[in-house]
Amino acid sequence: MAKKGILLVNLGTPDSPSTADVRKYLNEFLMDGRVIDINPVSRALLVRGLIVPFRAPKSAKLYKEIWSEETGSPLLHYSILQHKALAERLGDEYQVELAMRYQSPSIESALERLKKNLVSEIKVIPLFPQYASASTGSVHDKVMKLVSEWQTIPNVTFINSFHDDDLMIATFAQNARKYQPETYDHILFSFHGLPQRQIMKCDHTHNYCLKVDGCCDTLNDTNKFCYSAQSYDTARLIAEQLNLPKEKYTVCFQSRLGNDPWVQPYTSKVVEQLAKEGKKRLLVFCPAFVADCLETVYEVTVEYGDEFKALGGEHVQLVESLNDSPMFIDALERMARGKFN
Ligand SMILES: C=CC1=C(C)c2cc3[nH]c(cc4nc(cc5[nH]c(cc1n2)c(C)c5CCC(=O)O)C(CCC(=O)O)=C4C)c(C)c3C=C
Ligand SMILES: [Fe+2]
Ligand SMILES: [Fe+2]
Repeated sequence: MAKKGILLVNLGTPDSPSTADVRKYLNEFLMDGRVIDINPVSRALLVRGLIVPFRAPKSAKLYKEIWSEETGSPLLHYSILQHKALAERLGDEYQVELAMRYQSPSIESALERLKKNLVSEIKVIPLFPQYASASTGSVHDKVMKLVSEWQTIPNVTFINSFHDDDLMIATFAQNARKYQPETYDHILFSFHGLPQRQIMKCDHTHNYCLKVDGCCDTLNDTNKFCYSAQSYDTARLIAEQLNLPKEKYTVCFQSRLGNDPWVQPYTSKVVEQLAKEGKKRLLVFCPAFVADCLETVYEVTVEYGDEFKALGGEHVQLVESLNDSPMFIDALERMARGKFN
């Protein structure tokens, strides 16, 4: 009998931490019109002429800090473990493939393997809990473009987001318990940032997101696809599991690129403010990432850690990501089998 195809897709990482490979990765990533969402000519001038030439050597240095001799990039390493664990769980009825939106393994090659085996259907699971056009949307876009060229198109379905998946939430809560969150002065939920422009573009009423006070406080029909509102929802659900009172935690956004306003508050500003208030120990969740990567291992632990200590703080503790935790594999298995919420 034909197998069912599952395609796991994460963002992607350079093939090596060399400046040349980081340049190649950044060029592919930032030339995506869903990531730098400006007209193509300005995007090419900005990305190829300004951002990449300056950023590639700097980012390469950071990638060298997190690169393991044995396992390479943490993002790819954990993605491979997730892929292997899910394939074992699902057994022979399924063909599970792993791809990266940028660089390797490519979505093209993963889809070709599914096509060659004549799978009866394909379920695409972008590994981003909260929906953003720049991440999930871009994966959907790429898969649809490629599959649309096939002579025979099987049933293709997409997971749009899993920001409130109870098993995903429980995994983050479980990972945090060993640090005894109640012993920390403050907790941060630091999500990957997005330009404010992209947050507003997902609001089809043009009147709500970032226009109404408290627009992200609850999820409703207008903001249900809003990355920021979904991020607040994820944070609230993890906080509930850990009985964290509202005043004990802050939702914030990291990894800003360029000079346009991004969704706020920025993590670095929050870290600065907390140090000024005399807080000494911070526990930081990064629930936009299903796997530890440059943005968690380096940006949070090293960059925000150093910033906090320079201002009088003592310790920044990262809660590790979902990685190959068996409970997160339970969540992926449930999505793959179609019993999702
Ligand atoms: C969680 C989902 C992600 C969204 C949404 C996202 C948007 C986004 N990112 C950039 C720019 C960069 N991001 C970089 C690294 C990076 N981003 C994500 C995830 C999301 N990005 C991950 C998982 C990673 C880590 C990859 C790894 O190899 O470990 C980088 C590269 C690193 C660096 O130079 O800082 C850039 C650049 C933009 C502009 C954007 C939305 C507009
Ligand atoms: Fe990013
Ligand atoms: Fe919003």
